[in-house]
Amino acid sequence: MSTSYTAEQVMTATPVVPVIVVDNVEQAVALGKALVAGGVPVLEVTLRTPIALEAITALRKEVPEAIVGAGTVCSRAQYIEAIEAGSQFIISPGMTADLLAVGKEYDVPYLPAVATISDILLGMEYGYDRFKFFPAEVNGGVKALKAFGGPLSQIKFCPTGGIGADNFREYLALPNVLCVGGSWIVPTDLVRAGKWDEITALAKSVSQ
Ligand SMILES: O=C(O)C(=O)C[C@H](O)[C@H](O)COP(=O)(O)O
Repeated sequence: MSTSYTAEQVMTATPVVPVIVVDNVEQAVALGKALVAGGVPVLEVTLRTPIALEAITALRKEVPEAIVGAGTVCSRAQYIEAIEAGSQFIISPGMTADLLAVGKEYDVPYLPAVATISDILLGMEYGYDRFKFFPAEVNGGVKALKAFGGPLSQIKFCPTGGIGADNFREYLALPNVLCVGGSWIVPTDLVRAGKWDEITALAKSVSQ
C-alpha cells in the first residue's frame, strides 16, 4: 500500500475519522489495531496528550495498514513535529495564516477547519478545497453545509464536533461531505479499559 495520500484519498478511505486521545503508546497501538479490524483505517491522533507524537510514530510502524495523522495541530511548530513523527495527514481545529502557509510547504494533506463562508474563502486563497467543518453541530450542522454548497459546491468537508451514531448518516448523505469526524467510536472509558472488541464493534457499526 502507498504511504502517501491526497486529502481526497484520506477523506474517502473511511466514512468516519475517529478523533483519538491516547494516554500511552501501547494503548494507541492496540486501539489502532482494533479500529483497523473494524474497517476504519484512518486514525486522527490528537496532540492533546504528551505521548501523541510517539504514538503516531509507533502506529506507523506497528499498524502499517492504517493511515495515521495528527489532529489538534494548532501551530507551525506542532505541524512540523507532527510531520517529523510520520503523520500522513494533518488536521487542525481552526486555521491561521501560518498554518495555511505551512500546509503548502509539505507534501502531506492538510485539512484546516472552517466555521464560516469567510473562513472557506480565506482557505481557498491559499489553494485549499477540502476542509474540516468544526464544531459542526453548533455552527449550523447539516443546514450550514447545505448553505455552503450553494455558492461553493466544489468545496468538500469533513464535519466534526457533536456528531454521533444518531446523526452521522445525515451528514454523509450530503454531496459536499466526504467523511465525518468524531470521538463516539473511540470512547475514553472503553479505550482506558482496553475493551478492544467493543471498539472494533463500534468501528464496524460505521464502516459496514
Ligand atoms: O481536537 C481537535 O482538533 C478538534 O477539532 C476537536 C475534535 O475534533 C472534537 O473534539 C471531536 O468532537 P466530538 O466528536 O464531538 O467529541
